[in-house]
Amino acid sequence: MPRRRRTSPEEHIAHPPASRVKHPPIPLRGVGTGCQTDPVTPTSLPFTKGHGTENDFVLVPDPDGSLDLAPQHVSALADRRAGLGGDGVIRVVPTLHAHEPEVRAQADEASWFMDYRNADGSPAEMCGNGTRVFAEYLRREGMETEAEFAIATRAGTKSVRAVDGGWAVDLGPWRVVDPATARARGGDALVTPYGGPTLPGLTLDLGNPHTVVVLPPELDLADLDLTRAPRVEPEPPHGTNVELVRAVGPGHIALRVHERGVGETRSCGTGAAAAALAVRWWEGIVDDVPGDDSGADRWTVDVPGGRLTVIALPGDHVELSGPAVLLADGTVTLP
Ligand SMILES: N[C@@H](CCC[C@H](N)C(=O)O)C(=O)O
Repeated sequence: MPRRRRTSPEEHIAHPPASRVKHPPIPLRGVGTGCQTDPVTPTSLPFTKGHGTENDFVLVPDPDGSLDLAPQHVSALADRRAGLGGDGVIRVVPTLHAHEPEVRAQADEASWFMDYRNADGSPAEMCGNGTRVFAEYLRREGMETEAEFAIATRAGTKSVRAVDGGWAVDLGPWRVVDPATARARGGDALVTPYGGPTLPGLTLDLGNPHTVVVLPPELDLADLDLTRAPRVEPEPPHGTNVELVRAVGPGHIALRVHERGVGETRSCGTGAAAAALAVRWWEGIVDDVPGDDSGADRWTVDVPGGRLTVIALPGDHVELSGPAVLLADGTVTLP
């Protein structure tokens, strides 16, 4: 089959594919830094709703970087009663039109920036499930035509590739934030789920922050109350996502997650990777064994919304794979 050429963001704006022209154009105005126009907030927005293992998102195209999505607009879109509903909102914008210079610097590698915001309006560096849904959207819209390409994020450029049943994303380098303390004390934080016991936690940086806790045998995932954020001490400076993990078998875990800026969600991709890496670290597997397929470096992670696969790659990279679903397209009127 002949390979389709990737359309550049500029071409895409000039010649949008058929599935995009149904949406009314976003109003344009003026010239601003990092975007072709001064940011404006239109009242009527085209959107696509999608999810990855039931971590759900509202995607909003912004082909010329003119869209000003204030926190209150994000939380209005994400509202599950008065809005479309979602754990996050993703602005789909050409990397060249990103506001942040460190994102614009990724433009040579990645044409499109995943501008991710949590449901409360706060920006996040990364979203693992979001990258797969973003990739699926770019492919469907003809904005990327190859089976493998790169996406710009606040946590650097991530490469994605189409796989059976979804997408795999190289989440890039990860690290245990304070290995010395964690090694000495069995963890670097104390985590107390609401109404539950205090347990040792391990803080990892996957581009965004995570604190992972493994439940003792007497506690089930279903016993936890995640209607409030677990208390984490010391509290990380920019907050954290908390993963509560249950061992299922070798290379197999299950988790529930309380996300920063959202609350409990049905899945978290970077959280699944953090959880697998934390368990692996606690098990003493710190070195990668290239070519080793014994199972130690491949993890099945069950989340309330489905199943994800995490593979610890050589060079402290980690790959996440799982499904990506685009559910609905439409136009929404912002209050
Ligand atoms: N659900 C996402 C993570 C979204 C961002 C997170 N809430 C944060 O603030 O860091 C994922 O799939 O990784």
